[in-house]
Amino acid sequence: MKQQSGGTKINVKDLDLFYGDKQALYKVALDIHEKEVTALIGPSGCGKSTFLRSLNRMNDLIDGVKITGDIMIDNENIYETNDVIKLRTKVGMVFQKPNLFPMSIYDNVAYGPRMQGIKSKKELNEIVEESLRGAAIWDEVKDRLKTSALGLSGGQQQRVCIARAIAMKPEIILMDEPTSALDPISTLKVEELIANMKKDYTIVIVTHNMQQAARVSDKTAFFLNGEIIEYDETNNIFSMPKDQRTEDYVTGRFG
Ligand SMILES: Nc1ncnc2c1ncn2[C@@H]1O[C@H](COP(=O)(O)OP(=O)(O)OP(=O)(O)O)[C@@H](O)[C@H]1O
Repeated sequence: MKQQSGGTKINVKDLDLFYGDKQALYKVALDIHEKEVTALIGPSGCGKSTFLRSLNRMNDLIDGVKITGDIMIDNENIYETNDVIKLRTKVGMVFQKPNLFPMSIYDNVAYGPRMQGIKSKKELNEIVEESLRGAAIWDEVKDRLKTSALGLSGGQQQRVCIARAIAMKPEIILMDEPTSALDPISTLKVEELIANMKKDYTIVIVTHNMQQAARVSDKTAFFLNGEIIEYDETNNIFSMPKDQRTEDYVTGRFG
């Protein structure tokens, strides 16, 4: 059941995460609100990606990872479900570098729905068009859907990656530095897209780019050494942070 906009979508409590003996997250607690963009910022190695990957259990794929604490999505503990495929359908992901398959644009976007068993050409056509429109790339690719996706520019490829995520009909989309490999114009396009997407999705984005966090997000969490130091409305984090360490980071004194 979908919750009201602004309600808690993801509730994290007491999250500790270890890679072998090395602890990467310490008692992380966070409420992520539905249909908002939440940015995760902080210096390199502070645990942002680790935290992001915990939200759809991508860390399960890494040997020696131990996780304690609770992550509830729509009031269900995601570490208590056996259906990780369903979880990853609900919680999609877009990576730092576009990672399209060496196949056509159409086949890239139709890949997930086909894996889910959708065979009807009409239905697949609809999903592909809807997803590419949702990722603001339809007009640029509609006449070349059957050509290789790898022939697109990096910025176009990243929007096709977003379309591929949308095609799975997720409720939450995790983005790990989605524009770090893009030029400024493509970055702006992806940022506009993110701002538009939040009417339909709950978005969590890791970014090193402070202006980007300020431009696209509603809430911002500042991570340092595996802990959340401060979490608030993005405006407050950037204009009147409560913690000196947040202020030092957002004003560029370290990181
Ligand atoms: N697969 C792994 N195995 C062991 N240690 C890891 C692994 N992935 C991350 N770490 C360690 O966990 C800590 C947090 O890393 P993480 O990648 O989450 O930080 P980050 O804030 O996302 O950094 P960056 O901004 O550089 O991407 C770091 O000390 C890192 O070396």
